[in-house]
Amino acid sequence: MAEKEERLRRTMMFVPGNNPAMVKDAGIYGADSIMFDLEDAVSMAEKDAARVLVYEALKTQDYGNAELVVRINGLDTTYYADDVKAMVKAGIDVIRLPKVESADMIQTLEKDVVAAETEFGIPVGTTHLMAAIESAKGVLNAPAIAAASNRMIGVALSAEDYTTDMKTHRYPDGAELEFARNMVLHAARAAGIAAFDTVFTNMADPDGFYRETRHIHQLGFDGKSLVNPRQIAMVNSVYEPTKDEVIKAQKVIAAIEEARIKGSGVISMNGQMVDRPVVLRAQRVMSLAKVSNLLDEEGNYIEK
Ligand SMILES: CC(C)(COP(=O)(O)OP(=O)(O)OC[C@H]1O[C@@H](n2cnc3c(N)ncnc32)[C@H](O)[C@@H]1OP(=O)(O)O)[C@@H](O)C(=O)NCCC(=O)NCCSC(=O)C[C@@](O)(CC(=O)O)C(=O)O
Ligand SMILES: [Mg+2]
Repeated sequence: MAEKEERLRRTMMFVPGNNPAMVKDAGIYGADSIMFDLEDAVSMAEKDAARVLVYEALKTQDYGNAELVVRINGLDTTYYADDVKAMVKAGIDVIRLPKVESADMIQTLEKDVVAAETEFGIPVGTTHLMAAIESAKGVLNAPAIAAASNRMIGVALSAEDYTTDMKTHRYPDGAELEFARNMVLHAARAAGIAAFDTVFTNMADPDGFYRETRHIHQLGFDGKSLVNPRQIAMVNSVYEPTKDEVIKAQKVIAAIEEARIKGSGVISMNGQMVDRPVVLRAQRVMSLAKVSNLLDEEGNYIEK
């Protein structure tokens, strides 16, 4: 049986919720996920106005196929309850809770989301959740957080707050993030959800951004949180499969199908064993190739 095609989440772009022009145009850049921010990009004085602006945009703007996410204010703030209600009522796809340190925090959010879905006549279970992990405590509890609810679609590392909590700051080689990256990634994989790497905030250092993106791609992250539309193309280029990878993936899928018809789940292809994990990797390559517009209608690689 064919595996269910996974949703690609290479790029999750923060859009300050208090900026009408950015909120309105957020859909034109091609981010896989658009994340409206009601938290740290928005000053206290603008919290209510930002919530109204994002609510209206969700009701009236067409953001195409992008997944729509909102980063609400934290559980310990006076804005949290209004944020949850307004975003659920607007029909947001995913609520991202910042500064998550325990599974209890996700369970509290889930309870409040259920109440809002019920109040606004939205089918219970519609609104998905994700957690931003921004502290040592959050990193150590990442496995429980990732598994806290079956509404969870992902966990994200938030390195700006995390490095502050760790009494360090961000360095070009990223050594200060390796433990947290591996914890968040393993927590996500163990729970069967997506893992998002952190934002890279130095717009003047595209080489550093490229190096970091290659590194987190190698580790296995699904993608990154972004702060600027110029970062989208670079992430996509790192995640785009090469021609050789696409052709090999096609051969693997064809070969395993042939083996399946003959009643076998494992075959040898050019001396290399091909079994289920190899096939799953090949299917992921093909998903990425499709979304990267590398395939024609027959599914063949398009020469550039
Ligand atoms: C960085 C910069 C100021 C650069 O400005 P610049 O002016 O140089 O940008 P340009 O490239 O010149 O813009 C060209 C065109 O794109 C438009 N445009 C730009 N950015 C856009 C965008 N984001 N969305 C839609 N549109 C956009 C712009 O309007 C213009 O449109 P137009 O005039 O029509 O040509 C700007 O990007 C920006 O404000 N970014 C968002 C910052 C933000 O949200 N921070 C909070 C989240 S992090 C955090 O909180 C830490 C964290 O919590 C994270 C975690 O948890 O993961 C942790 O702890 O780590
Ligand atoms: Mg933060």
